[in-house]
Amino acid sequence: MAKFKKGKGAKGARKPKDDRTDLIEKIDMSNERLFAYYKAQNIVPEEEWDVFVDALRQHLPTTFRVAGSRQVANSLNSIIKDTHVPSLSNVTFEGQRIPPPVQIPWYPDGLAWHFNVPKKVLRRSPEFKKFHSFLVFETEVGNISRQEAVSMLPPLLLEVEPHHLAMDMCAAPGSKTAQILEALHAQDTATSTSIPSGLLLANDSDNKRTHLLIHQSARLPSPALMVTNLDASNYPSIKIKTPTRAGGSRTVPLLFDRILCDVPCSGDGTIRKNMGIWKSWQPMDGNGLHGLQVRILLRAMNLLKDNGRIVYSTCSLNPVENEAVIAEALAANPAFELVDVSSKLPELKRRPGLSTWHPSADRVSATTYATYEEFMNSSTDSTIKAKMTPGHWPPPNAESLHLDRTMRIYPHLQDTGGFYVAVLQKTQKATGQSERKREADDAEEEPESKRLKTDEDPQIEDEALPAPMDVPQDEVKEDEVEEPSVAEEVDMLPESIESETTTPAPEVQTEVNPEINQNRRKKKSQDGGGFKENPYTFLKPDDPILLNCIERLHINSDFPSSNVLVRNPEGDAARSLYLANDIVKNVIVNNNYERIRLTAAGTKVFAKQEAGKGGEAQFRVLGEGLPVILPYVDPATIIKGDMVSLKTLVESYYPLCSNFVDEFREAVEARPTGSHIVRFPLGQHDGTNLTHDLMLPIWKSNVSLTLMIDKKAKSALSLRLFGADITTAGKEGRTNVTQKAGPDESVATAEESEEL
Ligand SMILES: C[S@@+](CC[C@H](N)C(=O)[O-])C[C@H]1O[C@@H](n2cnc3c(N)ncnc32)[C@H](O)[C@@H]1O
Repeated sequence: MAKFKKGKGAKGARKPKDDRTDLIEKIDMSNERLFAYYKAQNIVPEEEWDVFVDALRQHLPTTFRVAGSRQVANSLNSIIKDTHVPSLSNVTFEGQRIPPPVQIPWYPDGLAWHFNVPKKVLRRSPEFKKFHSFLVFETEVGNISRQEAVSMLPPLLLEVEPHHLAMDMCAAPGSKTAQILEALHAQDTATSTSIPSGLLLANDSDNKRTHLLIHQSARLPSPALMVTNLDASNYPSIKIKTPTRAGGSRTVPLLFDRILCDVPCSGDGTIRKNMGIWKSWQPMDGNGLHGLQVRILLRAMNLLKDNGRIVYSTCSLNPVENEAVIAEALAANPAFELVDVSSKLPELKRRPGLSTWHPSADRVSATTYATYEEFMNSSTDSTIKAKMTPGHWPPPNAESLHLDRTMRIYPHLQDTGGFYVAVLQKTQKATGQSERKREADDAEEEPESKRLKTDEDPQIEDEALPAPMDVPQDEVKEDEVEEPSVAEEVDMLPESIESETTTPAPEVQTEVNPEINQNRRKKKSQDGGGFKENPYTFLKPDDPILLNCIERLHINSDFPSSNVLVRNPEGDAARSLYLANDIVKNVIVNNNYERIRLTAAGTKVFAKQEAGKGGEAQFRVLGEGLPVILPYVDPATIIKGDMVSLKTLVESYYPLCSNFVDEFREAVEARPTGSHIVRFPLGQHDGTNLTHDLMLPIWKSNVSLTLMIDKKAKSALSLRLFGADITTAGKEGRTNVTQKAGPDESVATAEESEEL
């Protein structure tokens, strides 16, 4: 077995480009079962094999995406292009020229970047150190998303528009959710958030991870976002009310225009980052996940509108988790076809999906089987036999399914991870054909014991004829829409993997197979199905606290006051006020929040602020809520700021009003204590260039002012505007630039866990 060693590598291996040699040297980057399995699948031509394996052994470059609304992203991208890249273009370190970051050629508008710089350079080169601080702070505030390049693909191919009802079935930790949100918010400006008519329902079955998802998506506050915590393969029907022509309303199931199924997978495409996979990989990993992957995709198909689109993706190279899932779902749903996306993202190098593959179910040798029958006749292991289904193999009509329209991304094509994406469209050709009949037909074709679980799922059968929301349809009576019990989280851990948990952990266990590790964690951390979140309650538009916020901030009558909600059953405006759009409100008021395990909805706009001694508590606008309410605020009431005053506000926590330049001081002194908005106009001021107006919330107390954005946002702003972190925390060195971006890295998967 070849071992990777500095200077004398394994066959086909060469010295890694970075300084992770400490880890890389210890890892045996070889796994004969993996090599034999993928050779048998012919995933790359024979002459490319060595280059492919060599790429698997190289450290993955760092990639990131400039996130947020289009205008903000473009202006931050200009800072990278015009300031950082030039300053990083002539860096040499220990006699070697270090290449600057470059734009990923296929990503729209050049908003994604990659660079491959050893950590010691990031730590020690002053130019890269500065760039690194910039990246860390902008990541903290959500302007940059550290994301594997290939993981950026599915949302691009989903083609979400602001009016779409979209669902992200397996969403945590949320890097793709953020991209979908950005697409929903395509009409946002640099200073204000639009309220899209569409919806993003982001779901994950792991409760802990839904909170990570909520944290990530708070970086693009959206009244159109909801988060649920359910098993996607058994997702319940959500009810909404829709108007009738007669002027009344009726209840119909919520169906979607766009659904992302970024399903749990064995994750072998992340082997460049998760090197433990070298040791642990075996074919039953993928075999064990296939059933769940099919059930999630089938559920998505049932929740889709006619002409709607599903993107199915994995970070696995295994056809059993990819083409086999698509083939099985297409066989069950002839209303769907694969979309030819070969002309999309023309600069992306890709390979067509496979039409044939040879599953293996052997943990020791690497035998593969051309057909299910061949496997059943040769295997003597009844446990493994029970786990394999005909659906693991290519169907007889594989060629006619156009599986070549799906895309495989291999690490050696453009120095990325491995990935698989399929785009499916629900065509009109099958509209009117009974889905119930189709399900029955499929069931007849397959042996009883091998039927898909969804065939036995009464809830899905009841929805065999889903009613598209925008097409006139019969009213669905309240009691006709099933109320299943809260979905139990399925135990999708294949037994073969489960049994490994009792064996001693390998040296690099924490990096082994992200999904599988996560499932192991889940077994321990499940909360037994109990749902502990508080419900959302809408305030009456004449709620005195809401009216007070509206009056103090000079919000006009177009503001959707009836869409303001609080998070308690009493409807008590005690702490925070949220804003939801109409469709989110529709879902909340027409569904039992526990049944849909509603974990988050809308975006926080106002929060209670305790006043100083003797003062009365007031509600203030939040930094993240400001862009949402701004379109409704009387512009004449917004205070005009200047860069010298901004610098004062950034430099200290509570600068005295008397410390500000005259014009600004007079403007704030004329205001009552409480929450106010300041506009710093675009243009060149005192050596600082603002490419768009900057709107910030402040709090005025009797003698001082406070900039009401959090510490990290303040540091990021400071770096962006003044080229250094001049905040109190920054000067005291308390905002450590090497800290991790997420709040809870312990639940992060391979795709998201690496530090910048
Ligand atoms: C590949 S990760 C998703 C990554 C995410 N889309 C992103 O880009 O940040 C798969 C997710 O599926 C979740 N998951 C696993 N089984 C699930 C199920 N039955 N229903 C819903 N989510 C599930 C896992 O908790 C995990 O967060």
